[in-house]
Amino acid sequence: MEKGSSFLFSGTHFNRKKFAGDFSIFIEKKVRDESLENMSLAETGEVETEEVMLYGKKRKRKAKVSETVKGFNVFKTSETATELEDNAENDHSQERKKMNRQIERDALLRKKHGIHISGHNVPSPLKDFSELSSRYGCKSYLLRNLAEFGYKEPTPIQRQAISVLLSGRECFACAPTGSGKTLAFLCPILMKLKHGSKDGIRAVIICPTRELAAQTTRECKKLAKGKKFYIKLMTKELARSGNFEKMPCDILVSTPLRIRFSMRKKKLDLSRVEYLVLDESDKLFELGFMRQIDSVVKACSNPSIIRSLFSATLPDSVEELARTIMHDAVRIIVGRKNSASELIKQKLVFAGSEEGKLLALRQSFAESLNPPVLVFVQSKERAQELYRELAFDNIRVDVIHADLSQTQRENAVDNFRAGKTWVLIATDVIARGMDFKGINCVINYDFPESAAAYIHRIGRSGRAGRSGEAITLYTEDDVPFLRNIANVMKASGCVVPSWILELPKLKRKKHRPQRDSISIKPKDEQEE
Ligand SMILES: Nc1ncnc2c1ncn2[C@@H]1O[C@H](COP(=O)(O)OP(=O)(O)OP(=O)(O)O)[C@@H](O)[C@H]1O
Repeated sequence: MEKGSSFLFSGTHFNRKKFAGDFSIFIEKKVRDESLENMSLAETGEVETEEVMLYGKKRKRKAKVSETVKGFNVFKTSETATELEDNAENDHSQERKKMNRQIERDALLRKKHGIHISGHNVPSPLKDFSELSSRYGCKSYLLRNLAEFGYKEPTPIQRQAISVLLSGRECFACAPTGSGKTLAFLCPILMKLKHGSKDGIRAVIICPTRELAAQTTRECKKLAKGKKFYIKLMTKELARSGNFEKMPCDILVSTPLRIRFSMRKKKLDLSRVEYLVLDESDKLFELGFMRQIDSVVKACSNPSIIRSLFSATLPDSVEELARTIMHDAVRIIVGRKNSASELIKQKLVFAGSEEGKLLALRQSFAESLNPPVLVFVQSKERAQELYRELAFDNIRVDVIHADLSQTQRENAVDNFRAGKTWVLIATDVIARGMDFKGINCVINYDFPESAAAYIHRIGRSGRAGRSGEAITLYTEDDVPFLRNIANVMKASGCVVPSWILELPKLKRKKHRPQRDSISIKPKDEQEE
């Protein structure tokens, strides 16, 4: 394993001796459900061969028995019946032993990678990428592409979610930021879907922002290289005037708003959709998106559809809601639910006032600026204000928020990706899902509105096994909300002052205060 990839492939070494008690309970519980065992076993090529052999043996024995019965008397027949019973029992216990061994192997693999599952008949996690072909008949182009990306082994979420989806099961999955959830849902779609078809849209992926939808489309195309899949990003143009009846489209990636707009124009038939993915699902289940998501879910009326939900944060309320639309879904949690990546060094910095924050930021950039750096603020207005302040500081700075044109937004992302921009000032519009390679530091200039927002913002660094840093500035106004963030920090192994953890618990979770505008000019001058 490569050094530095500890987070992606993190897990604890399972001490069987120490946990022998717990482990035996687990095994007993699983053994009760024989259908589960069969399911798990059928998933692995290795055991499949064993089963075939078993059945082969059975058939052989049956043949012998019937030959014997033909030529001998009643006594012989009764002897053979006993033999038959014994053999059947033998076979059964052999089978059970093998099944138990497989369950044991699955449990160990899950434990090693911090995978927690609920649901019945959960398929075995992948041992490695080669199992994609040995167990599921994956085409060589896909394995070649994975190798080209340099992916040596599946990440924990990929190990479990891919096998679940390939077994035709629905799932809701929660795994840390930057842990490869995108591949976990793209891979099964590409493996199962008929490519280059004229049958209409058969997979829909919904992302909360245009930037994330564009990124996912690009990843999907890269992964599909070598096979003629029609993969479309729902652009404004396409939503307005695209005729999906005439245009071939296997996989459609869209934001909720654009897909809803296109559906309203009655040009979008989703009745053949076989896969529906809600990425950043907790965001999609928030009030602003709820109606669009509801209509998409309803329009995907194919009874054999496989729906999946992915996010790094999955509140209980979303899980409950998800259960109402899914059937027989598997729940997959990697590591601790709703936690930040352990590879990010997190710091809280008291800046006193709004003015203090600007001074602190300038000072920190003057002392050491290690690009790329992402700076989050709470509104479009504040993003523009901070941009104006830093634009003349001899730093290559840019800004991105929802009020910019599509081209401006795209340029901001592209320039940041290309290293032309050192510091990108952003609202939460790019806090979710965006995969910028190697962000060294995330600065929460404005305190995040919730623990979930914090986890996603800082998760833009410390991705794919790399380390990162996150600094959160706070003022007197933010102090009552510190505890929420401090709990996340503590859970991911950061040291937090005890006085913060002892702050009273707040009922109100969202924090978006009115703040003085960003400027070092005195207040009376600002108002002129
Ligand atoms: N098996 C793998 N081995 C190594 N790198 C991988 C593997 N799978 C994905 N990656 C890389 O990990 C990075 C993060 O992946 P991805 O964007 O899918 O994370 P995510 O879990 O969706 O994060 P977020 O919660 O922020 O959306 C990407 O750069 C991707 O190329």
